[in-house]
Amino acid sequence: MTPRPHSAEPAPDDAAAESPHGGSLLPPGARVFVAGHRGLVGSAVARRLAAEGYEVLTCDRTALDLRDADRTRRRLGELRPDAVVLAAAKVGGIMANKTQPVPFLEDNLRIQLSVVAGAHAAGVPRLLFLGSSCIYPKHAPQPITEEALLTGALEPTNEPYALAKIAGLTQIRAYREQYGASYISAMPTNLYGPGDNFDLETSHVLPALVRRFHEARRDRAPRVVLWGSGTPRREFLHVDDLARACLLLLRRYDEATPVNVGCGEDLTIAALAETVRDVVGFDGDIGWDTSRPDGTPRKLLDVSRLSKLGFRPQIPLREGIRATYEWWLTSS
Ligand SMILES: NC(=O)C1=CN([C@@H]2O[C@H](COP(=O)(O)OP(=O)(O)OC[C@H]3O[C@@H](n4cnc5c(N)ncnc54)[C@H](OP(=O)(O)O)[C@@H]3O)[C@@H](O)[C@H]2O)C=CC1
Ligand SMILES: C[C@H]1O[C@H](OP(=O)(O)OP(=O)(O)OC[C@H]2O[C@@H](n3cnc4c(=O)[nH]c(N)nc43)[C@H](O)[C@@H]2O)[C@@H](O)[C@@H](O)C1=O
Repeated sequence: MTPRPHSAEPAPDDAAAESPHGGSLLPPGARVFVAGHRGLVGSAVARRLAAEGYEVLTCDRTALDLRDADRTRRRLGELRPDAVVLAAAKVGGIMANKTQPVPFLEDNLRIQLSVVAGAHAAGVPRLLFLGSSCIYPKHAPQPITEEALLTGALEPTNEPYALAKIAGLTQIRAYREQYGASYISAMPTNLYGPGDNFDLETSHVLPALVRRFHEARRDRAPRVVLWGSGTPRREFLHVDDLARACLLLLRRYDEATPVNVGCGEDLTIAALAETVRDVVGFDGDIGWDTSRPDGTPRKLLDVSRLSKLGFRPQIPLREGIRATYEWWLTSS
């Protein structure tokens, strides 16, 4: 993998777009409701918003289940935020998707229907919906452009989740067309960072590898067995880079087309495993359990649309993995 030069400093466009309160679509000091504020994405977006002087509004899941449309609508009517970031969802890795198709479909549909309709009923002028790169066809030409949507069969292991996400971006488009709502969608690639899920059965691959290699080193195990063949390719973006992209989109983007969010480079799961093994310091062997699914062979996003808005990723993968490992060690 030839590392793409990550801008050490934000590019001029980035600086203009990302300078605090730059842009007119998210006014200075705006009050932003972050749905899913305790999650990987929601917590990163909340951190970034606060750092740039916005007021972050949240509601714990114990106080408000966002699948409850009536209570969600009432709460948003009480809060009347200037914007909503919809980062609440039923989320998980390939095995969670494969073994829990019902909540991956139903919970995500319910949350999306509640929050988007509730925001509109409350007169919220701005909303950003987080979809996922899994919305694209299993064998879409790479890198995948936003135009590839619905041009082919989906990856079976996460079809319920993907269809829920496609319904979400369709809902956003419908509110734009029927009501002129300034609501937008982002389609992030695989994400990682502080606040990730490290449960070995339900997590995504990167945190799972960090934990597996850490525990193998701790236990002096001779070998770590990973899932699948190791040949699929994945793109990984640190969640703090995603949060910067979310603010850029909230400030500068107002079109129906979803915007891909990624770093523009991918690697095999085997190469990722070598990197994580090295960062964690495990010196044993790596094996592969091909009874576990590989999933989509590749899903590298075309990020031209986002790049034109001035976004540049800033956290290189190896550095991001090391920082995530250190975060997990201090938080677990
Ligand atoms: N992680 C990734 O690699 C990627 C994620 N995305 C998208 O980003 C968004 C956030 O994902 P991520 O942060 O990783 O997921 P997490 O699981 O880390 O966070 C999801 C959040 O949603 C909350 N939530 C779930 N169900 C409900 C509910 N019924 N009512 C209220 N809150 C609820 C959770 O609350 P609690 O913690 O209390 O359970 C949690 O805070 C999702 O839309 C996902 O599809 C897109 C591409 C890649
Ligand atoms: C973000 C994205 O995330 C999911 O799609 P995914 O990227 O396929 O999921 P994943 O991160 O779990 O796996 C990536 C690859 O990694 C291999 N792999 C090896 N060893 C482990 C392992 O120990 N755990 C996991 N989870 N995977 C492993 C695994 O076999 C597969 O080949 C969906 O939610 C999808 O809907 C979505 O949006």
